[in-house]
Amino acid sequence: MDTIYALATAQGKAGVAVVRVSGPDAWKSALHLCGRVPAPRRASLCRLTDANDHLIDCALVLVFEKGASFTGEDCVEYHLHGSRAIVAAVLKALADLDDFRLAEPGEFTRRALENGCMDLTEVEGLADLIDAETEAQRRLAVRVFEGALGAKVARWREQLVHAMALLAVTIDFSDEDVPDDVTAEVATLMRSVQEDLQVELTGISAAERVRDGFEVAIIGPPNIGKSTLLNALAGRDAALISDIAGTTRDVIEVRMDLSGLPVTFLDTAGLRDTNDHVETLGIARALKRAEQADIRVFLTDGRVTDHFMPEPDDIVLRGKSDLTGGSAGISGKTGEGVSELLAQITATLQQKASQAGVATQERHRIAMKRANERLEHVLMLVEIGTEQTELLAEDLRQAVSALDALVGKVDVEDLLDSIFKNFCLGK
Ligand SMILES: Nc1nc2c(ncn2[C@@H]2O[C@H](COP(=O)(O)OP(=O)(O)OP(=O)(O)O)[C@@H](O)[C@H]2O)c(=O)[nH]1
Repeated sequence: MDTIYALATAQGKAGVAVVRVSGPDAWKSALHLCGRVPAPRRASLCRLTDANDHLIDCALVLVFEKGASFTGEDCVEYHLHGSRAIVAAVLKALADLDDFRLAEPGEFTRRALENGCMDLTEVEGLADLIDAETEAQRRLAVRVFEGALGAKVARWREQLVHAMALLAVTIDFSDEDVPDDVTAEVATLMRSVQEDLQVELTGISAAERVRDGFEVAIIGPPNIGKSTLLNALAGRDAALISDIAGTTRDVIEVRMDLSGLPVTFLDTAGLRDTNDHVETLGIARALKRAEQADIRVFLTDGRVTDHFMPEPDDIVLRGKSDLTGGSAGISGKTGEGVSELLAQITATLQQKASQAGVATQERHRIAMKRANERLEHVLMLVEIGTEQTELLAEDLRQAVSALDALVGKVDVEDLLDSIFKNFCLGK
């Protein structure tokens, strides 16, 4: 097994740069660079020297023992002064050691997974945590990272295994005095797991939105002030404004952080019937994106339109309220109604985000659905009063294997490459 190393902090000049080393010979690197292996788990100030005994840097060195480190292997962290030259010199010194090589992206975490220090959901949580840009994303990711989904899966799995044990007794003793009929108890266990699974399954869409961002589409007839409103929301000139109807033809996106929620506002082509081919394409695209958005803000001039039917969370406002007056209006030009609109959107999205559980990915959805289907099948068999307990046991085995795949115990080899390729170097 190679010993791997990499810069764990971002490239470039900084106050501190951390180089991480993990693997069987990790401590040997300390011997070469510091002339000694400092006591584990203690921050030690060391003089780092190269092969010719020239001073590279004075650094804080942290040594971790196998079994008590992030990767599960012997590890050393060098907290260097963050200059490019120091980092380059330390990496070179490490490269010169036998059986040392630069880590692949995500390789430290991969070793942590392989050594059982993390399960697959925690790995995904860690990736999301590092990617988190807003407070809501951080909160969601940190829960997954600390093992909240893994813990839930362990509870479900325990109940399924208990049900399997009950059935096993029935099967093993089928020729003898069978204990009481266990199917009722099995069904109760199944229902309880199923209820939990349903809650998590429902929450995945919300969790995905928190991860990937919500979308709010601004729609309405041409020239009503959509682009002006987008610019007012963004606080900059993101969209082109003119008094020529049909100015916006493609969807313009502005990403914002609304009280910790990642939100993309979409400015869309004005909705009208037109003979202009390009504008018609723009309108079709506008309608499609608006349909997929979480909220549509419809600016109206008071006329009824057959282009749009509001849904419960949608917001309908009269545009250019400074000219038209009256209530339920907004003006991107004067700013009237803009903060109220933002408050309403934030409240609606916060409500949606609150439905997020700890399952956050399409992969989780697929595994949980598979488990759920097997449980439904068990309940169906129990309902019709089957005496073939082997069938029930087989369903349960498959449900357990779906849950095992969820936390990465089985069937994951091909998955790992795709998960780890998104990691940064040094993680
Ligand atoms: N008085 C007033 N004028 C506005 C307001 N909002 C926009 N305008 C003006 O109305 C014209 C059209 O504004 P846009 O923001 O480009 O309208 P739009 O709905 O994006 O137009 P399309 O791209 O054609 O769909 C411009 O001349 C703006 O300056 C407003 O709130 N009050």
